[in-house]
This record gives sequence, structure tokens and C-alpha cells, in this order.
Amino acid sequence: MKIEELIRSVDLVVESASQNAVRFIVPQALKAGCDVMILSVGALADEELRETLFGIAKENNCKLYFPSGAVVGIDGLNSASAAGISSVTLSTRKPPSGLMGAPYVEEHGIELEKLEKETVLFEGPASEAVKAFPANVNVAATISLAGIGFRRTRVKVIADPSLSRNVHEITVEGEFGKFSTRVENLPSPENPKTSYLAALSAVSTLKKILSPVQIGT
Ligand SMILES: NC(=O)C1=CN([C@@H]2O[C@H](COP(=O)(O)OP(=O)(O)OC[C@H]3O[C@@H](n4cnc5c(N)ncnc54)[C@H](OP(=O)(O)O)[C@@H]3O)[C@@H](O)[C@H]2O)C=CC1
Ligand SMILES: O=C([O-])CC(=O)C(=O)O
Repeated sequence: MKIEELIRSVDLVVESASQNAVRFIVPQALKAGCDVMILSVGALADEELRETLFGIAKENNCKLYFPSGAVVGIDGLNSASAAGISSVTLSTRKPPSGLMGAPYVEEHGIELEKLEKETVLFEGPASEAVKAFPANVNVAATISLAGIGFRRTRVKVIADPSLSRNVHEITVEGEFGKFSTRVENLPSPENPKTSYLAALSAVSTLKKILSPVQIGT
């Protein structure tokens, strides 16, 4: 069955494919009246696409869901953003093999397999991080959407050969005070590229959509 036919017969589309899939499928799905859950959140760093999607969702009275993905702390960030937030930082540490193929790594000729100790590969705003590492720091996009946007959210990407887990640390400061979170993610049993928690967050978001009881922000 073609995508165009499929979206006419469903209530909710779950995108878990790629940033290109977000560009291609999500506008069509929203126009067809579907709610949409997006995992390739990095696509939303493109301001034009972001405003288009938010606009179509509003016009068609559809919901766009962005699960917490591979990070913890989006609940606190959501609460904190009801008042002023002064800074949000994300530090992502991955085994070098988890960063292979990233455009930033290719463009800079970084020889990941030769790294012997932890190495900071990138430091900059989330707007650049998600383009440099589209399959690795979608979490930076989710944090940007929940908090202070893609330009003000600061991201560090570190390759660490001593790691077997994907480690994401978030620090947020604002009128509420300050919090820090750290998660050490095991890979998904069926897909070593992606943290298991990201898949679980999609399952949890589905349950939240269907449940009459909502817990947490
Ligand atoms: N929000 C978060 O915290 C996280 C988000 N992600 C993101 O979620 C997405 C899925 O992750 P993951 O499962 O690890 O990715 P994979 O690359 O392992 O799998 C993606 C699958 O989607 C297919 N696909 C990609 N683009 C299209 C398209 N345009 N139309 C149809 N099928 C398509 C691919 O097919 P083929 O191989 O044939 O191209 C592949 O089977 C990725 O964008 C990833 O970056 C991942 C982890 C955490
Ligand atoms: O799975 C992870 O740890 C995070 C990830 O790839 C992403 O955010 O794109």
C-alpha cells in the first residue's frame, strides 16, 4: 500500500525513520488529519519546516507528539519553561562506533577508530549539532523545542572509546533553580545504533495518548 493511501486509513502516524521522512511524510499525514509522533526530531531545526508543520497541525486540529527519546529531564524542562530559563546544555558521550557516518565526522576526516581516549568532537548550538550529527543528537532538538530554542541550547558531542553506553547529561538553569540529569543508555536489543530508552519513550507516549490519566508534565 502506498503512503498516500495508508495515511487515509490511520489516526496516528509514528515517524521513526529519518529527517527526510519527516519532510516527506509528516506534512501529508497532518493534511490528511492524522496526529503524528516524530522521533527524527532533528528535522525540526529547520525553521521553515518547523513553522510549516506547526501551522498545518493547527489548521487541521492535529497533534504533534515529540517523545522524550533517549534523554531524561524533559518533564523538568517543560515545568521550568513556564518561567524564565537562562541556560540549557546537553553533553552527549557515545562510543566512537556510534558516531560513524555522521556528516561532521566525514567532513572533518575524523578517524574515530583511532581514538584512544575521550575526545570532544563538537561544541556549539543545537541548531548546528543536529545538522552535524543528524542520527545522534535528535535529543538536542527535543530539548530545544521544550526549552529555549535551537540557537540558545548548547551541545557538546564526545567520542569515548571506553564507553559501551550512550550517555546524555542535561543541565538547566532558570528562575526555578537548577537541575542536572544523566542517563546511561543501553542500545536497543534489535538496533544497536539507537538507545533502548528512545524506543521505550515512544511506547510510553502512545500509552499516554490513550490513557485518561496523565502523570508528569
Ligand atoms: N528522539 C530520539 O531520542 C531518537 C531519535 N532517533 C531517530 O529516530 C529515527 C529512527 O532511528 P533508528 O531506528 O535507529 O534508525 P535506522 O536508521 O536504524 O532505521 C531507520 C529505518 O527507516 C527507514 N527509512 C528511512 N527514511 C525513510 C523514508 N524516507 N521512507 C521510508 N523509510 C525510511 C530506513 O530504511 P533504509 O534502511 O532502507 O533506508 C530504516 O529501515 C532516526 O532518524 C534516528 O536518528 C534515534 C534515537 C533516539
Ligand atoms: O539513541 C540515543 O542515545 C540518542 C540518539 O541517537 C539521538 O538522539 O539521535
